Amino acid sequence: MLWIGTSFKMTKTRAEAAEYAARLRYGVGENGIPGVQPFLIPPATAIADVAALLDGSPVLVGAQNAHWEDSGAWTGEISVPQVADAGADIVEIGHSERREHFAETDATVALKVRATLRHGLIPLVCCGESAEVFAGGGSTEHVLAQVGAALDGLDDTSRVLIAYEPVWAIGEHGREPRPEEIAGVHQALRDEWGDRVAAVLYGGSVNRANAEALLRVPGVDGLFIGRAAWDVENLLTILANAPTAVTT
Ligand SMILES: O=C[C@H](O)COP(=O)(O)O
Repeated sequence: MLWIGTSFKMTKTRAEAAEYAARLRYGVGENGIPGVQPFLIPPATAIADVAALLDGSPVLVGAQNAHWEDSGAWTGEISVPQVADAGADIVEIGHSERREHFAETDATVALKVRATLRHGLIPLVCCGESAEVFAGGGSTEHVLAQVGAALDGLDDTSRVLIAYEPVWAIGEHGREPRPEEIAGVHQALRDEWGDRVAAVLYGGSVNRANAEALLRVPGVDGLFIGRAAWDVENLLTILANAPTAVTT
């Protein structure tokens, strides 16, 4: 199964997210795309609207973050039961933007993975090295350490999604990777975790032009897309072309 989806990050109003979700539902169709699991991760304000619009469709809905405690005096936070109540199936954890700007650490990532699994949701665990680590040749070691910290000690990680998102490739300051630049980390993730997790996705400057080549990298089981997918037609094109990309 190829997992392909987007996070809106801090973009889109509720109305914009709803319009997007409705178009995505129509474009994906009620039976979906064979071999592809689409997902959409809106801002927290739009989870309930988007989940209602996609209810019964093949598209899964996620939250961009959730706290590890179920409830309590954690002003500004939202718990896993709360995002589940809003209709989320997936919880994104440890994105590099949260690690950089919101003090997310390997320890908090591990707590959030456990909370997500405890409540029956799907953790989407993000990992990825900085430009400095990449330049120094330490990418694989860094990423395996991050994933190990997030998942080691868990009996069952079969519902977990890993997203390898090199920091140097993400966002408007990132650059598109050449497939061979991400191949080593993906091979290592497949060797170490391939039998124990649901899928390993690639994310960072994915777009309509490079999606198929990135999907063909061994060890890539899907794509986690930011900017390019905020136009729903781009995501629909990438979803539609994905099955052929991996069979040709
Ligand atoms: O969550 C998605 C990733 O951070 C990738 O973002 P991007 O496709 O805009 O580089």
